[in-house]
Amino acid sequence: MTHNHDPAMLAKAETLTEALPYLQRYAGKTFVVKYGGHAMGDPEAARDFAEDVVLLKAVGINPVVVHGGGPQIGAMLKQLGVESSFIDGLRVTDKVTAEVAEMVLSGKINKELVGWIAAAGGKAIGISGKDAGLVTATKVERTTKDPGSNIESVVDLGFVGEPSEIDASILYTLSAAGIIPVIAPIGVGKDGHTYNINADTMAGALAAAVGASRLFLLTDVPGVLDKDKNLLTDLRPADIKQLAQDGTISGGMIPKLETCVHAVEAGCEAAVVLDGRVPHALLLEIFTAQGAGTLIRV
Ligand SMILES: Nc1ncnc2c1ncn2[C@@H]1O[C@H](COP(=O)(O)OP(=O)(O)O)[C@@H](O)[C@H]1O
Ligand SMILES: CC(=O)N[C@@H](CCC(=O)OP(=O)(O)O)C(=O)O
Repeated sequence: MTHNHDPAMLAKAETLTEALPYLQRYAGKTFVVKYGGHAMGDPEAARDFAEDVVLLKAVGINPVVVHGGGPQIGAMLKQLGVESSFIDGLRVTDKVTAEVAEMVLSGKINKELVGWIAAAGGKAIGISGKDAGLVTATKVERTTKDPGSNIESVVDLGFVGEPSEIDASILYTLSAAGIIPVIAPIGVGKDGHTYNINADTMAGALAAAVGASRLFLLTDVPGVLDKDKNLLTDLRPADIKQLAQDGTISGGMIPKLETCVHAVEAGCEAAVVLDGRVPHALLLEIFTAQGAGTLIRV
């Protein structure tokens, strides 16, 4: 009998044994994974992402996928000649913009992701917050103060919503049936209107509602960077407050980290901001010792 001491083969076996403690620790847990519109740029990345999600399900983890699509909504609005603007990272959403956002998110991106998961050998069902009463949205209220004055004025963002009630039963039903839920960040109000919800906010609210042990936010940067562009690997809520105050974080990173803080304060063990453009970033983060990206915990 011959023994195989081929170093390449041994390295493969080591990768698998390195994953063993994580496989044991995470079996049966729920992970909410948010796939940002910037991260899903190329089809190769989407294919890798879908494979990772299917692998999680295959090893007994319950992934719940929430996707974004900001750049894709922007491109469609441009094609249609509709102007778009953002306030505090949120898209001002009139009636036409809400219709386009729902078409792109629920119609295009959601089904594309479901298709990639099917191609990777998994079963997914694509829904939005509207389905089975998953997310009831209420209108986001924002106020601003004019520079140099203390007078607050109301900013009308239109049909921008935030989740106010969540009935997660459909997610448990799907997960228990071996199906991966893929969720578009759209909700319906008690008024019957369609609301456009920031995808990070949606993912954080769902992570809290299902008692997820991990929230992963896949974006287009290696994680949270300091002023010298070095990766910050570990952050606590107090550090994030400081980074926001001293201007280290700005733009879309502010709502993203607010979401992480809410999720960990609601009982999620950890939230991770990581680079969705890196092939198999999710697997490397979950199943290897070095991890990737920025880990946020209380
Ligand atoms: N300190 C920081 N570290 C990393 N990214 C930052 C930081 N401050 C601001 N950003 C910005 O946040 C962006 C990620 O947020 P966003 O554009 O909303 O991503 P997504 O579409 O994936 O949700 C990055 O592309 C970067 O431009
Ligand atoms: C209210 C609001 O801003 N909604 C977002 C929803 C999509 C999203 O959040 O996508 P990303 O994660 O790719 O940025 C929008 O219209 O762009």
